[in-house]
Amino acid sequence: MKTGIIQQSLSGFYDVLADGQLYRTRGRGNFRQKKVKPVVGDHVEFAVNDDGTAGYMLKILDRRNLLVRPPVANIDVAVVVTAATQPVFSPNLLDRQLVGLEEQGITPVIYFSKTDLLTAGQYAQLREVAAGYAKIGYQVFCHQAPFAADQLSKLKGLLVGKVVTMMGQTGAGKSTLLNHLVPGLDLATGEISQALKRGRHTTRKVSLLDVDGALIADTPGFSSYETFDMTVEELPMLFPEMRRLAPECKFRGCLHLKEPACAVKDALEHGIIMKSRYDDYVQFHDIIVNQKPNYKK
Ligand SMILES: Nc1nc2c(ncn2[C@@H]2O[C@H](COP(=O)(O)OP(=O)(O)OP(=O)(O)O)[C@@H](O)[C@H]2O)c(=O)[nH]1
Ligand SMILES: [Zn+2]
Repeated sequence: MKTGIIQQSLSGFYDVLADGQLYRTRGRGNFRQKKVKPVVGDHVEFAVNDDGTAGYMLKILDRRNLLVRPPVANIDVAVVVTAATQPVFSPNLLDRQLVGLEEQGITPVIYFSKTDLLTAGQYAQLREVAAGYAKIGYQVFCHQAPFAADQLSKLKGLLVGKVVTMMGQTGAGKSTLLNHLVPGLDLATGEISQALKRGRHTTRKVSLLDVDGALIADTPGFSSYETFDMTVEELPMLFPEMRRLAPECKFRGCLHLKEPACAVKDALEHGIIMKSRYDDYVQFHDIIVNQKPNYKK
């Protein structure tokens, strides 16, 4: 028996990466968790025949996280491709994505695209925002030439040994970034990509591409920005800058709203944490409260 990661699935077979080698395992037969559908990124146990070839998949190990679109499990890093313009940059949308990823235990990397379309003044402003996110602890890519070789190699360096997915709004530049990372991949971008989507009836199967030691999903992902399924107590834990300050608040379980002697509000007043982040926190808090009318605070 061996353990490995599913790299792609093909009608009943699963290609599993184990000890640097690919094994084509069978999904049916002895597979015991019939109700669980194996997905790319799953850590699985599989049988090995006497001649060294792969046999049946035996077991899916517990998942750390699971994305639905595209279906990938155990993601380490999501590159949040964020257009600096076209569509107009929304810190609120970025914060929604970051909170969603924090909740799933996925490390976000913020990658600004379309910075080449900004005026010098707009770019300077965006750099300030980027610095704010970097101060929180996020890796941020904000360069006037978004796909410059040094940016791409720095990104690749961060992703070595990780299971990675690209995320972001429609038109953000996910496919463009993937094409830059994986020359020869040739994903359709822009209008072509839209046209393909309209004409597409079956979902393409996702697979993990080995990009210089990183396993990157070849289908960009989407996450829902509307639903917040965490509790109001969990929410401030998903803002790293608040999570760090919380122990200094007077009250344990401080929600940093109206409580006295709150270290987060103090940091806000002193410009130590970003106002846009705090405002988004309050907005998300209100959304959660309104989603759960019976929820007792
Ligand atoms: N000038 C400029 N154009 C870009 C950049 N990134 C993407 N684009 C263009 O923006 C359009 C959308 O890019 P895509 O890569 O298709 O965006 P996507 O996020 O994959 O979009 P969907 O497939 O709709 O989700 C294309 O026409 C790209 O050529 C960039 O950094 N600068
Ligand atoms: Zn507080």
